[in-house]
Amino acid sequence: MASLKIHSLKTPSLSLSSKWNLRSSFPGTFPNNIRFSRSQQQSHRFFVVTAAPAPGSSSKKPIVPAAPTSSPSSSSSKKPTVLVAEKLGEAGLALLRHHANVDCCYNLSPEELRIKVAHCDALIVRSATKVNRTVFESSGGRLKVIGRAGVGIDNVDLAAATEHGCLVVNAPTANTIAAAEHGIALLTAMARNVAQADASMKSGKWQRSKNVGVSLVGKRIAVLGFGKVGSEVARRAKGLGMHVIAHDPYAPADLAHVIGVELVGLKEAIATADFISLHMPLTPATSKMLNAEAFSKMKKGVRIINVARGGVIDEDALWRALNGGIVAQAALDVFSEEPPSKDNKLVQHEKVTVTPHLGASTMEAQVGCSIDISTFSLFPDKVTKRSIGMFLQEEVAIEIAEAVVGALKGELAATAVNAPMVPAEVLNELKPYVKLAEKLGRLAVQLVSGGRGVKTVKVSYTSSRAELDTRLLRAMITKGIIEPICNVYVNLVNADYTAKQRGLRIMEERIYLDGSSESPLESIEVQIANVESKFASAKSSVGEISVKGRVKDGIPRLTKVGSFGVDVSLEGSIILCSQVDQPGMIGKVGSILGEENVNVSFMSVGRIAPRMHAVMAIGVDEQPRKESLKRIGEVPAIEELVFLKL
Ligand SMILES: NC(=O)C1=CN([C@@H]2O[C@H](COP(=O)(O)OP(=O)(O)OC[C@H]3O[C@@H](n4cnc5c(N)ncnc54)[C@H](O)[C@@H]3O)[C@@H](O)[C@H]2O)C=CC1
Ligand SMILES: O=C(O)C(=O)COP(=O)(O)O
Repeated sequence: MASLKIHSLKTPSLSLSSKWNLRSSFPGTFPNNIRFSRSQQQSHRFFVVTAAPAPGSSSKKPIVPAAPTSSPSSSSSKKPTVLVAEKLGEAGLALLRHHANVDCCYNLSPEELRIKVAHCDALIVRSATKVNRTVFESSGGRLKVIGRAGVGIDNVDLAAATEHGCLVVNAPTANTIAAAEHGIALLTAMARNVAQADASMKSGKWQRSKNVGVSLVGKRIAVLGFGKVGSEVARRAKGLGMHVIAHDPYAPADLAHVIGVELVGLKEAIATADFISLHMPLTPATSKMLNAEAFSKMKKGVRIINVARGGVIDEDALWRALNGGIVAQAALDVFSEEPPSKDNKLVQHEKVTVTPHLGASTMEAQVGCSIDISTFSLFPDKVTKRSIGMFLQEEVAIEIAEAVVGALKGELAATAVNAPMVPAEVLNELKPYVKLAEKLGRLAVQLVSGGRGVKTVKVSYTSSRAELDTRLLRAMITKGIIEPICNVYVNLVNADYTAKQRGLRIMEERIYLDGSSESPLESIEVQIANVESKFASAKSSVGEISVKGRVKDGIPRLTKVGSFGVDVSLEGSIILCSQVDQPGMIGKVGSILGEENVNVSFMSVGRIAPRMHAVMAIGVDEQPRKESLKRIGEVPAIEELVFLKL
């Protein structure tokens, strides 16, 4: 008989549940004029999953404390702490307070922020707070969610967040209209010298001829970045009688078509426009996109509006273009450094109209209101589902609080920036497979006893679906494999990064099945190559540890260990025994467990041929004592035995 080794590993669990309804969860919290329009009305809302460690898994920081029960006044010490570092609307704060200890602390210095984050589970910022690598390092692993109460996340170091397993969520829709309206406000104010005339009158002058403006009707405006804000600017510019063109390499042509905008290349956009309005994010690719070369190709007398980010313009080049007569005027809401210095030469330039990053700052965007679109006459025949969503303004504070609380509860976090986003309906369907994936990873790694370390994992997905998004599944297999062997917390955010860091290569393979594609997956198989196993029968014919499972009636099940077919539910814990197949084995093992007061939930025997080698999988509710397992191992036909905690 092979020597008996008993292995037991304590593991965290994955928690998933459906999205909660804010208003019904917190009756009376929100004024009736606040609508949760996106979550209730848009079928295409995206969610991501974050996983919560099980209570008591002390080696990993529990980022998701138990959700409050019925009473919001339950012990504050059990609540997570959310640091709100910039001003946030009251309704958002009220929502946060139901779930967290909320620490509103504005105008923190970088040093103060670093000290504070060590005591916080989540941090909410707007555009003024720089959430750089040192912030994550200072948090000591506690910070698990960054909420950006707005769109642009260029003030958050996403790579550092991902490396630290910190989910970044933003509020991508609530300030769209505000930003678009501010773009139009700057366009019209600049064209008619409103700011200059106002300043001149206030200094006691009456200068009419000096402030003659230009008309907009019939002029060509190039919208660079045809996303949420850009497309709303385009609609409004069309309403002003302008000829609108747009450049955006990733924009959907159908939206441009619906609005009546022509999508053109960058060269054409900047060479032919009378006005250029910027609406792209600040990324390495868009940084200083309007530089000296770009200005040199523009039409003489062009006017520039920037409500996006200061960094998309080379500000020195703009200053020279203004002085050289290429650019007639500029209207800037954003600057590469905010606030800019008092003597900033663009701020002081007489041809430049400036505002202090006011794009998102309307009562409606920040404090919230609802708009009755039946009174809205703008393009009534062309209002798309997307634009309806825009007009129903959800305030930024609610949008971000909802996302942060969701992420902290370990449920579904909306609007993740550094994790794969999966449509809600796809996620619902994948839930049991996500659980299966994690459990198979956890099982497989517990079967490893040595060798050259877990370096290569092959995952085979058998499915009859042509399209299968495996990112969630891969992340959960990675979680299942890494967490039992390393002291790290793995979630959807950092799974790929953590695997790479540890030299773990996950190779994925799709096996196409003919037949009905009703369920997304027929089975998942996880194989670990080049390792020794503490349970030799778990090795397949090619020498890899192999476990396979499927979902039946919504429950994940183990269907194969090595070459042996079994069928056990992946719940509780499992004892795997390899044995010589003979009568009475189930009874013998079952009665030992019964005598030891261990409840058996199921048993399944897989064998190659009658009376040959077989594998018995026994599901148990309680962890058996070492002595109980020893007694099973002493049954003469049992060759090896392993206890696996799921
Ligand atoms: N001034 C303010 O207070 C506010 C500023 N913003 C800024 O406005 C910008 C746009 O915001 P949203 O429309 O909500 O974002 P969005 O993500 O909906 O749209 C951005 C668009 O830019 C496009 N894009 C990316 N790279 C590009 C490139 N190289 N050339 C042309 N287009 C490119 C994308 O395809 C996308 O369609 C962001 O920079 C955001 O931070 C947003 C709200 C308020
Ligand atoms: O949402 C954005 O991208 C903005 O620029 C708005 O910034 P704010 O939240 O007003 O500091």
